[in-house]
Amino acid sequence: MSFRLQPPAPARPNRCQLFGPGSRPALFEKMAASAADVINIDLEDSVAPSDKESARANVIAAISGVDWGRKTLSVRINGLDTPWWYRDVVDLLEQAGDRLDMIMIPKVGCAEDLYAVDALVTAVERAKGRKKPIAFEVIIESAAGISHVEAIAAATPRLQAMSLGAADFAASMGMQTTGIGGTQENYYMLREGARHWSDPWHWAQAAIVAACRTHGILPVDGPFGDFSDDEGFRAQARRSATLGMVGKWAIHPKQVALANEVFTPSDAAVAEAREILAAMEAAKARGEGATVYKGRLVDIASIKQAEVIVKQSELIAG
Ligand SMILES: CC(=O)SCCNC(=O)CCNC(=O)[C@H](O)C(C)(C)COP(=O)(O)OP(=O)(O)OC[C@H]1O[C@@H](n2cnc3c(N)ncnc32)[C@H](O)[C@@H]1OP(=O)(O)O
Ligand SMILES: O=CC(=O)O
Ligand SMILES: [Mg+2]
Repeated sequence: MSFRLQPPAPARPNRCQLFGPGSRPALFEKMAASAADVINIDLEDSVAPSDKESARANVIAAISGVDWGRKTLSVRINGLDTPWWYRDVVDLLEQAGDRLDMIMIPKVGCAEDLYAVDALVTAVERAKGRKKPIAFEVIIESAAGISHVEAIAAATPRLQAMSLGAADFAASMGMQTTGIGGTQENYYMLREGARHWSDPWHWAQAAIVAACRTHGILPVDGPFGDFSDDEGFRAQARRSATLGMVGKWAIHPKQVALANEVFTPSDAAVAEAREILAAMEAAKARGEGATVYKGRLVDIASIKQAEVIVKQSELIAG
């Protein structure tokens, strides 16, 4: 371990981020009533260019007009390659009120993208005397974004979360698929005539988790497009959770319960983690740094592993 300790990520539940288009205000109350920890109202790719202005107005009205409870409330602005993003930022910051917690910046390609948005946000906050600083979350969904992921993670203290956006990422990388996340039919190894499917998202996810953990940011898995495939969603989410991601997007309400299920440590996992902590307390009392639990080694590193699970469960329990 470096002498610089790993900073903790924001201590808030982020198991599921439910998305809905800003152009469908009829969905807002339903989103607010859902069991998602984070709400993402979209101004970007689920909103047609002709609806950008009206969607922005809908969202600004809904931020103070809808009871969002204790959810983290985030709005996805348009990308920096569009004519809409600066007006999204200025109008949201000037008109939306303090209930807005975060803005999500899509298609971030380098740290300077965040510097630019931070400069604009900071100026509006100062001009308006805004009390609560707006947090940022970003989507890594381009070749440039994944190439510069560590610098992006370090770019601004406003940054709280980083998601992998499988759809735009696949397009930017030139991947031969129209599937959004999950198993890709042609990504397999062949052994003795049998196909074994591998995970094309794994390396990008691992890079995101490492960048996030280095800088105290929440790593999140993005969309799984086939909302008819619950088992496919679960399998993708379980891989993400195992890699260290804290949650996953829902692009349909039926995915919320699936994400909450996977990213909430099970009672059995929490009980085992507590038993490991107790076993290590007993070992410490005996002057030992390592001991045997259920026939396997546990040592001081096992305390940190067990604490990850116990802390996750305590955070969710509130
Ligand atoms: C690649 C990316 O960028 S992903 C992020 C951007 N994309 C998005 O935000 C898309 C979010 N999802 C949606 O827009 C919609 O869920 C769609 C288009 C996928 C499907 O919409 P629908 O055809 O209306 O879905 P469906 O008929 O199955 O809806 C079932 C119920 O859930 C509601 N519902 C649908 N989507 C949502 C949502 N995102 N949030 C809350 N409730 C919703 C419907 O209103 C309906 O409610 P009802 O039973 O009271 O009538
Ligand atoms: O924005 C999300 C994506 O998958 O693209
Ligand atoms: Mg995208």
